Amino acid sequence: MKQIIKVAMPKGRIYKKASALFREAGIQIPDDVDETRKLVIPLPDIGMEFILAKPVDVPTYVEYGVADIGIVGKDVLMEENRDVYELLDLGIARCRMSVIALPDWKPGIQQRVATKYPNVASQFFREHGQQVEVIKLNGSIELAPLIGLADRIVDMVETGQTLKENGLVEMEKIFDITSRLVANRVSYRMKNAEIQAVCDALSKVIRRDEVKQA
Ligand SMILES: Nc1ncnc2c1ncn2[C@@H]1O[C@H](COP(=O)(O)OP(=O)(O)OP(=O)(O)O)[C@@H](O)[C@H]1O
Ligand SMILES: O=P(O)(O)OC[C@H]1O[C@H](OP(=O)(O)OP(=O)(O)O)[C@H](O)[C@@H]1O
Repeated sequence: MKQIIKVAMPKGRIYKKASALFREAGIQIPDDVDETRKLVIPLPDIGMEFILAKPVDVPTYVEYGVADIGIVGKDVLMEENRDVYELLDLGIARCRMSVIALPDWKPGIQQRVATKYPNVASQFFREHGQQVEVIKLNGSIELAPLIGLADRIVDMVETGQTLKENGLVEMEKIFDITSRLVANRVSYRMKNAEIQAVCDALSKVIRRDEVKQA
């Protein structure tokens, strides 16, 4: 008998792109799921149950096995470092993680870096032999250098519009980001046929050119 797959779906930006990809792959998510405020959504017709999660929490649900699979940005995977299987690069929600500063930034004795990604930032500066104090913020990271909280920031860049409007410059790219399909290690064995079928369907509609640039 086919088993139901529990899918941790991130709300927000990624949901729109991921749901479009699922539909393109023939996984018919009903339209009303896009608007619902419900958090657990049984979808027996497509053999799934959606868990609508905060993006940063997706790897946690998958590691603990309360979701069998999930969709999550590479940025979150790098930051959270959870024990999950990365099955597929979906090539969606493309952006990059970069070091950003004011145009006149120069290395000083006291260096402070603000970011939503303290683990990624600490590792990057450690590997580059730079001693910095990392300050965790939860959003509007570009504010930090503008009002003197930090000298630099580590944040996401997509179109570059936010940097432009705030007079900031991208100094160095740390890594490219796309969303990934991840699985719980036990679920991947116990529900292998079902998970593999989702993987195969999605693989067929992933834009390979987009994945290659990552
Ligand atoms: N321009 C962008 N800025 C931030 N994240 C982006 C961008 N483009 C794609 N992404 C991807 O989308 C994910 C963030 O999605 P979203 O903005 O919905 O979540 P969030 O910032 O965690 O949510 P919230 O604003 O509720 O805290 C990132 O983890 C990243 O992989
Ligand atoms: O290069 P761009 O296309 O301008 O996109 C990048 C911006 O988008 C994200 O912010 P978000 O909208 O998620 O708001 P937040 O700062 O509150 O997290 C990110 O943190 C950048 O600020």
